[in-house]
Amino acid sequence: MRLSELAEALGAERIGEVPRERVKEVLEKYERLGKPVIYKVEGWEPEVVSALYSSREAVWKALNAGSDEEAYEKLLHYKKGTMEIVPFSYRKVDSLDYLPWVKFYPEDGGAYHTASVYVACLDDVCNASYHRTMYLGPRKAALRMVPRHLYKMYKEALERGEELKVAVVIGAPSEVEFAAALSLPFGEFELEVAASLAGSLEVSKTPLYSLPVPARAGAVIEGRITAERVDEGPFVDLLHTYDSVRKEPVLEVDAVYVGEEPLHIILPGGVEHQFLMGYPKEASIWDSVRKVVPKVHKVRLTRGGGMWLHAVVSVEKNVDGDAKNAIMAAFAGHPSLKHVVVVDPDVDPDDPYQVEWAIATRFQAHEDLIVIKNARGSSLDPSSQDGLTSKMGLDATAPLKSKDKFKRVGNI
Ligand SMILES: C/C(=C\C(=O)O)CCOP(=O)(O)O
Ligand SMILES: [Mn+2]
Repeated sequence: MRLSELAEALGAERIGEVPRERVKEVLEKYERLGKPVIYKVEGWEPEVVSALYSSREAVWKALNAGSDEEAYEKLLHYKKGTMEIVPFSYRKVDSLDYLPWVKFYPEDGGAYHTASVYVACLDDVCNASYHRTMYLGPRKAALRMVPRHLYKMYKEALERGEELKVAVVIGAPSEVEFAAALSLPFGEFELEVAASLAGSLEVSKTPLYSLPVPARAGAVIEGRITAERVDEGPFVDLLHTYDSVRKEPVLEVDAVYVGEEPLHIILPGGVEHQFLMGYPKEASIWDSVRKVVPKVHKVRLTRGGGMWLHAVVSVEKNVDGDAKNAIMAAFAGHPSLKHVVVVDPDVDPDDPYQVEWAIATRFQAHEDLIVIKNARGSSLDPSSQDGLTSKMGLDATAPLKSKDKFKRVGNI
């Protein structure tokens, strides 16, 4: 769905101009309200939308689904959809300076674009993935590149003595934004998955490098990722800590275009950021756990864990050992997961009090705790050491044979 269309369907509020230094505060407000906001950053022409995916219902709408199960199924069992090639209809502008760049937190390394989806093709493989983009000048930016698909293509290009040509899309249709957040196998093109989520997707080839991009987005930047590396960061990530400064590659910009759609700015560490990154992982945990227990009721990656490190899963058991298997399956479903609590169906993972109550009344550390030392941790976790972490699973389910003793009475 085009972002303007989605924003309207979600009852977006249009608020006029926002001074650059107030953007963070405004985005926080609209995320709290759970409602998209359309605005201009004072001094810049393009319209911006934010707080789009700030509720579970908004995520369903973005994925054309009516429930978590339906949305999870869509993300898990995509087919390659049809990409309909249409002429490139964006308007060329002078430079990156046409776009508003926002510095969100005082110690951020610079002003950023956060919803920037990089499309690259090398040989017959195309890829689309998120990389935050830090402004360096009218024709120069830096991007954070974790060692995944784009990095693999970049390394390959450099080994051939080439730079990696990319098209950076800001304000892409919602299905593209979610598809770009998936961890697909290398070689599967996220735009084809987006086409499947959407039914079909209009795609245009960029003028300079003929890279496939959604036909309707806020902006498209054509450029090359070069061998030059610069300091990128600090930058507040999903966990609301400053991600460290790293030497990251430079994007040399060759052309900037704008479309009819608004740009998208995602508040770092905000609800929208957490949903975009975390929701596909909920789907993956759900899929993994449902293979080892009779029924998974709910999977929730929780807010305090950045929708990345902490999960609560409610399950039905056949035998008591099922909950321990559910813990292992949850870790398999999301390799960055650090702590997981498994609860019975009468405990709502959306209610932190109920979850705590289950730990208080149904959990004994000497027999219900699983600790795994020195596993691969999330690069975002400042407490992990050399990328290694301890993982912990809590079986907070009641023993099957003595249900009555563990019945919750009244409201917590
Ligand atoms: C979700 C990530 C970054 C962000 O959105 O801030 C990437 C973290 O990846 P790990 O595999 O957990 O290191
Ligand atoms: Mn990929």
